[in-house]
Amino acid sequence: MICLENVTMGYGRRTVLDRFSLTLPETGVTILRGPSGCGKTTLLRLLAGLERPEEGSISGIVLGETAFLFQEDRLFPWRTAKQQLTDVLPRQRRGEWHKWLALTELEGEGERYPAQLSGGMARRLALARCLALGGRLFLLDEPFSGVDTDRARRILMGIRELQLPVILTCHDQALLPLAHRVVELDGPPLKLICGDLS
Ligand SMILES: Nc1ncnc2c1ncn2[C@@H]1O[C@H](COP(=O)(O)OP(=O)(O)OP(=O)(O)O)[C@@H](O)[C@H]1O
Repeated sequence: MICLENVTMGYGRRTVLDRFSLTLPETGVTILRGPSGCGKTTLLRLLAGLERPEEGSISGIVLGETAFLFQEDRLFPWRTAKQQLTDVLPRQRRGEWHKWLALTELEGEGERYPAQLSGGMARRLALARCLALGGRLFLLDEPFSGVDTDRARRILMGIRELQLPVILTCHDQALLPLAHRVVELDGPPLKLICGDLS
């Protein structure tokens, strides 16, 4: 189980988490949901070890085995779609690049550079690269921004079928039925409306 206990954290004088607690299984698809600015990204960053709690503790996460998808794509402009994937795949799994492009419905786009992709296509490529990295847990910040709902649903179904453990933020209600659990949040400071699994 992933466990946050009484975590307090903020930026300067702004407190985003104030003795916040949450328990989640590390398996399946978890969607974090809540209004813009409530603290979802901050929560993901804490889980990824990109931020440290000022107080409280986080347990149940192996930091070296966690992959993080930032809200920005962070693609390399000088690498093709295929190269973005082969760059992160270990040698023995390098042939998998096609699998990740197929999952994100980018088959046939392997030779394109990021500037030749639409915003939603670039987002899907960033997601493909994050998943290709591998790991015990994938923390995905808005993986489907700019992606149409039908396509996002198919991709999320694919992630489920591969049994990848993901915690993602999203604003698209149509994706909620595909999650194993939905954590409803409000804030700041971050408040749990429902979804604690402790
Ligand atoms: N680097 C930062 N410096 C100062 N304040 C920040 C910083 N990052 C976030 N905040 C503030 O922390 C609060 C939570 O931000 P966060 O990005 O976690 O929200 P969010 O729920 O992910 O929002 P969105 O759905 O819009 O991405 C907001 O009030 C925001 O202004």
